[in-house]
Amino acid sequence: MVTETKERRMAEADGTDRAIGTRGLSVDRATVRYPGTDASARPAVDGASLAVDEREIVALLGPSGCGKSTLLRAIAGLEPLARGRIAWAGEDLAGVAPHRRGFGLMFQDGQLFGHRNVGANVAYGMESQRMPKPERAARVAELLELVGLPGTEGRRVTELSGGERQRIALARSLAPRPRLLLLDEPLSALDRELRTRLAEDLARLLRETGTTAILVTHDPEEAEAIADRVVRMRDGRVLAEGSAA
Ligand SMILES: Nc1ncnc2c1ncn2[C@@H]1O[C@H](COP(=O)(O)OP(=O)(O)OP(=O)(O)O)[C@@H](O)[C@H]1O
Repeated sequence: MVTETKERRMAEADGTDRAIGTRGLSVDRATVRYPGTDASARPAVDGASLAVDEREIVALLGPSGCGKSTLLRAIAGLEPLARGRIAWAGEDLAGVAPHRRGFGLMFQDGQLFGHRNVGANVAYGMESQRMPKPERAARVAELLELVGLPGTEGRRVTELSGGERQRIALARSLAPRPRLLLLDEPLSALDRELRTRLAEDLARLLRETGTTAILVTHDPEEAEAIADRVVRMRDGRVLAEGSAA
């Protein structure tokens, strides 16, 4: 289709230009190919370009299998690039280990630690930051308040509902003050009603905390409810960009 080709060309030019910036995240023509896949097949991420400004919330929207999660994992440092460049504030992140990037991650199923109580789960990301214990406890309390579950430090995570678990997972990922929060379908496991409510809370929380974030979703309503800008992906590439409104 003529319009699609034109749209793609414009989006790519746009992405490439924006990626030169020295603030926030820039992904410049990134390609990720999973080991063992046919060399002649299209890579999971195929020359994707994307720029996210500081404090901006961007939704990555697209059909199943288009490469959203893979791009997010590459940004986190969990998948190596075959080609291209990912940088934060102009600094190339190639060779920077995932835990040294200062990025937070949150997944669909929360992945809470079953053997830790709520407080210890929220404290987890701060343990490597050598924060004094009282300060850490205060930060845990602050985060639990923020996600609407104050005073639940001592509760077992196995006793939480699905929605409560995702709130705790969000508190845990926000606690170390990540410079970029990567959210992979954080609400997909929840039922419709709860998802709508949590989407509103998530949008408010990210703004209140001034968090820069990328949200992966296949739900256009969720993307618009949470993000400042919606970026579409297809066949491993970033397509047109536009404001959520
Ligand atoms: N570990 C893996 N090894 C090989 N191929 C993979 C692996 N993970 C994903 N893929 C393939 O890479 C492509 C992109 O997958 P990815 O999970 O990034 O897409 P997605 O847009 O996040 O999809 P979904 O919305 O279904 O999660 C798909 O073709 C998928 O089959």
